[in-house]
Amino acid sequence: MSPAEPLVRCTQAARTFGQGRTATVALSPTDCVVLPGDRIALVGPSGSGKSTLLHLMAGLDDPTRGEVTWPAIGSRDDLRPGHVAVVFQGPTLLAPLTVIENVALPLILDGDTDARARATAREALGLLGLAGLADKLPEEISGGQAQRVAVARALAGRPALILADEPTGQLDRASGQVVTDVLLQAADHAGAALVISTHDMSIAQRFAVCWQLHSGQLTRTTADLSDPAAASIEESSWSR
Ligand SMILES: Nc1ncnc2c1ncn2[C@@H]1O[C@H](COP(=O)(O)OP(=O)(O)OP(=O)(O)O)[C@@H](O)[C@H]1O
Repeated sequence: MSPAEPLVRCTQAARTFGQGRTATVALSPTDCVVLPGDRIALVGPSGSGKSTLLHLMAGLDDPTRGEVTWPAIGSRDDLRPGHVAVVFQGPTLLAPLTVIENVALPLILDGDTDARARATAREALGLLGLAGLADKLPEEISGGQAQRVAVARALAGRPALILADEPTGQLDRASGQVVTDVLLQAADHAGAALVISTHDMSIAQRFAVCWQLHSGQLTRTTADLSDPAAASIEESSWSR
């Protein structure tokens, strides 16, 4: 993987759901890149296209126009847990599996031996202060802990890019800040780029760069979001 190249690049990437008069333009043609080490908050009202953009960048969905590429990684078929990891909103742990089995599963599916996957999973849980939960079932831990386990699962593969889709959406404000702390620290530790979508401006403010979506239109700001008047839109740097 070449560190100098973008991890993901959207080139006039657009996504429409449905056809004809009932079609919904979820994302208008969008140019953006994520570079190694980037810290990006993706904000916008409900239905503005945040999940759509993240799913395209994760290779979970295809654009209906334009293209999404992963120049530093390869083709979409090359995407592995060690490249791009996705953290979703809400409960995503598999109920019959213990915490450590949940974290180890993507590694095993990617070809790791059970023993190696467990060792890596234990390390990831330890990093997030969750070692004590390893043998618990998802029903035995809190929502905030489950979200941190989901972060551990995403990070266990040492991804170059973490895409987190409203990972704090179902948490109270304090737990949301803790999960954000964990994501930022874990991204630092792994040397990963992090893109997080959120409705919470107190979370968005902690990121160096903010992408704003309105009705599928992306703009990029870097100013202090607590002062909307000071927000500067840097159209010229969209495609970097
Ligand atoms: N599978 C789908 N089929 C039809 N329409 C969809 C589908 N997925 C998303 N949409 C529509 O696309 C638009 C963007 O949705 P998206 O989920 O990307 O928004 P969002 O900003 O992530 O919203 P939220 O903050 O509520 O999660 C919305 O109008 C939504 O209804």
